[in-house]
Amino acid sequence: MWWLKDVWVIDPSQKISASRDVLVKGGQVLEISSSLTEKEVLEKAQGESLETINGKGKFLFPGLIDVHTHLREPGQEDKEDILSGSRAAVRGGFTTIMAMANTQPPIDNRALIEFVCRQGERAGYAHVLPIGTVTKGMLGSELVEMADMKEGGAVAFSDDGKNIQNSEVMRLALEYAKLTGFPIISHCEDKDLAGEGLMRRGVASGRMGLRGIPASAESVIVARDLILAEETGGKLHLAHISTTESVELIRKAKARGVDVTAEVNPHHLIFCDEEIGITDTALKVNPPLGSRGDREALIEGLRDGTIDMIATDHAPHTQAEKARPFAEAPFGIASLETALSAVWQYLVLPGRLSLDRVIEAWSDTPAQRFGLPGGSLKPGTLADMVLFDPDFSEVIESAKLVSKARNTPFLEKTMQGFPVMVWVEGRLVQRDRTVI
Ligand SMILES: NC(=O)N[C@@H](CC(=O)O)C(=O)O
Ligand SMILES: [Zn+2]
Ligand SMILES: [Zn+2]
Repeated sequence: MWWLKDVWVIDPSQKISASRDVLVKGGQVLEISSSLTEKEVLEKAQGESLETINGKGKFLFPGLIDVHTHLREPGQEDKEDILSGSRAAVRGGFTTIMAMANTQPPIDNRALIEFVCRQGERAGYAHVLPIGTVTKGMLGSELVEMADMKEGGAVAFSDDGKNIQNSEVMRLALEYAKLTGFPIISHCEDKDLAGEGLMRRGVASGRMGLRGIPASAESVIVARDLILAEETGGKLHLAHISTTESVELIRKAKARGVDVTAEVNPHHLIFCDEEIGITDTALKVNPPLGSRGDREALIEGLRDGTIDMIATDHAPHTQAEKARPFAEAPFGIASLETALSAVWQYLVLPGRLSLDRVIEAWSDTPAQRFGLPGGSLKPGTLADMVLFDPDFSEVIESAKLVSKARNTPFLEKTMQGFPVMVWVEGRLVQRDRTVI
């Protein structure tokens, strides 16, 4: 049994943000009280061994749920695999991750869905929940067997990495999504508008002489998908929103009652295109980093609920790939191990976002939207939880990262605010930054 004393509990699912004592027994949250005496706790332990943690100055919240993680297995295990990715997840404070389907081969049938589930269970760290592709082979034309894949354990469908260019295919996918009850996760990027662009089109891309991707490449597809979701009544989730226009379109669609949710990635809330240097391939990401104005619009959107969730879009790549010239390096940032700390340091500490809002957007809301367990510390629920120390600082060193990837803009930087204990179903899986 665990007794977390005098810890600041943030649990948006129960509207708790207060100093509390928390008891965990048999893998479950037993009780959250204003304070407990040793006698009371020992009685409740009924002879079970007890570990007491002084939580003063620390936060306890539900294990974070990341709805957008690339784990690269099967097929590209040199970048990441399900074991290394799920270890990176718990090191970063995530107890549930939704695995994207753009593996090799893509997760487009029930057998592959079951494979990802099995590998996740075998790894035994974060819960790994597979996303299936929308179209067979991610080729954008023929829909997968969604109902069958749902039976196998799929929790959502997405061709992420690629846009579904054919609007009729997208419309049909949303129509079918109504039957499964699961959202279609859309990677909004008009292929022709994006062209061979490398970063956001604007003053910065002009100065660097790099081919730009216009903001409209994202926003026109956001507009299309919102119209199709409204027409079909299907559930839509928009991945990695990065432009001011997209935020505005979502705000208006929500006001009309469209069944849409949206996510934003930490890097789009923290960085902007002006910060990219020609050798900074770690900041080469899709969608590309936007302008300062976009960054402000995204923060405002997350604050007012237009954007519902934060998600990492953890996109691991090898060092050799990212060592290529900017034009040839792959898009993506590996972020499971640094995302929470980055949000704490760059957004919560300066007062741009409250920690309560961050936790809601990264636990309760994803659980609700995708119908997942977790995201709550209600008594009786499995104890997936994070103890966060706002004062713990650490240099992001290659040797300490448990992900196979090193493509993070925070490498060699000192960061502050980290999860120092993480439990999955009441089992301690990370302590003092070391995965157990
Ligand atoms: N975000 C990225 O830059 N890359 C992702 C694909 C994606 O999320 O669209 C990847 O799979 O590497
Ligand atoms: Zn994407
Ligand atoms: Zn992605």
